[in-house]
Amino acid sequence: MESAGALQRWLSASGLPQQKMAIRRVEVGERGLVALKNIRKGEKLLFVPPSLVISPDSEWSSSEVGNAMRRHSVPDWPLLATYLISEASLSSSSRWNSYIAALPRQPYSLLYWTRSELDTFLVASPIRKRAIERITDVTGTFIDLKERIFSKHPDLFPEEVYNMETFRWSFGILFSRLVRLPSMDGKVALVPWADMLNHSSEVETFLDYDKSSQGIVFTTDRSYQPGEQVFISYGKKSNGELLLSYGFVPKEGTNPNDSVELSMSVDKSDKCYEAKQEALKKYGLSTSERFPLQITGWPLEMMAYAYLVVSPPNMSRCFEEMAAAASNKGTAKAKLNYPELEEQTLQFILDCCESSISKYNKFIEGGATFDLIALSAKQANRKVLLKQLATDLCISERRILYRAQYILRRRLRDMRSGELRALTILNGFRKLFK
Ligand SMILES: C[S@@+](CC[C@H](N)C(=O)[O-])C[C@H]1O[C@@H](n2cnc3c(N)ncnc32)[C@H](O)[C@@H]1O
Repeated sequence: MESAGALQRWLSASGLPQQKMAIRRVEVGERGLVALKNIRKGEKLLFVPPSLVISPDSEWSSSEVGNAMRRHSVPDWPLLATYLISEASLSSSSRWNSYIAALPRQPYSLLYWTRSELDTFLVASPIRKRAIERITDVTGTFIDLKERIFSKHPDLFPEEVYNMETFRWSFGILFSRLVRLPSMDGKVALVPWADMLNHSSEVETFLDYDKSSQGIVFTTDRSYQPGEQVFISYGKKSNGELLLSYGFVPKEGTNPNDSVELSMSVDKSDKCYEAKQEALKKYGLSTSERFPLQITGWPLEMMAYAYLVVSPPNMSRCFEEMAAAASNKGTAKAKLNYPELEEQTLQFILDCCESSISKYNKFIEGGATFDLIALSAKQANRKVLLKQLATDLCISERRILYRAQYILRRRLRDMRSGELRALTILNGFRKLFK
């Protein structure tokens, strides 16, 4: 909070207009922006001038380092990650000193979870795989920069400053604070002050450049009273994606954009494995895919993929259209109708859901124990916090799977009782004719 006060003073002195909000300690998100006055719905707030924004075009305090980076035409994200480290290493000689001093030292995100923590706490969740992919990407990006640029100019990029640890920090900051500005053709930027706003799934407003006031603004979509925390939306993200990039999980049932990925695959022992693989490949898919389930249902693409998985050899003429529909490239979605496969397909999706639910149950109802006695107080606190975050995530993901399970079971029951009725009637006719 102390560094946040210094940030507020520096921003005012550097041209940030007077604000209707101030940085405060808050219940949701630790620090946040709180209304100082009544704020109406539809009001524009912030007006952060472009001179106070960090973007890929920002001037480097060390021009030599900036020139070396420009010569190698580095993409936006690694460029900004290097920029942050370079400016942070210059302390008070950097114009961003007050901003950087107020940034979290360890941004909350899955980038900071060790492989064993991911394996222990997120064993049931598909977000574990996404976190591992992201950590691998960040590590790969650092190694690439090191080989191509840093190692060629050790005087400009000393290893004590530019290393995996500092890159993990700067990427953590980017994942949790970088915004894309739609009115500037999607330009990415760090917007000091605006990045003190926390996320709420109950609002839809987001940061953007406003041509008329020539500043970064957002327009409130609800009113606020003095003392209330003001929120924006970080986008339509699932709880897993929020944990991945921002390190928090919203309260159960409050995120209308929540979803969980369901894995399904073509069985290797399937007589048509090769034909199905070929059809899928043609549309950019593989024999193992993940589809997002929401509390409101599942995508048509998933249904098409499941049809393909259960299809018998005599339906091989339909493999291509199923694969096309599963890839969202199909033109004939409305025709996705295979009554002869319906029951088996729903049963297959139900089996996938139930196998996933049992993994969640195992974790939530017992798994992931750790020996608190063997840990220091700090380590023990960390484990307890991570386990709580993982449990919150798993409960919200399992809730979506439970809903799908309920719908699938009901549909299958109706279908089977319908079939049974039809069979009874048929048997009745048979008896009559006998
Ligand atoms: C853009 S920053 C917002 C300012 C941040 N609270 C701070 O103190 O620097 C994003 C970070 O704020 C926190 N955050 C944002 N929205 C949150 C929420 N709804 N619940 C819990 N934490 C939240 C997370 O730690 C996230 O990584």
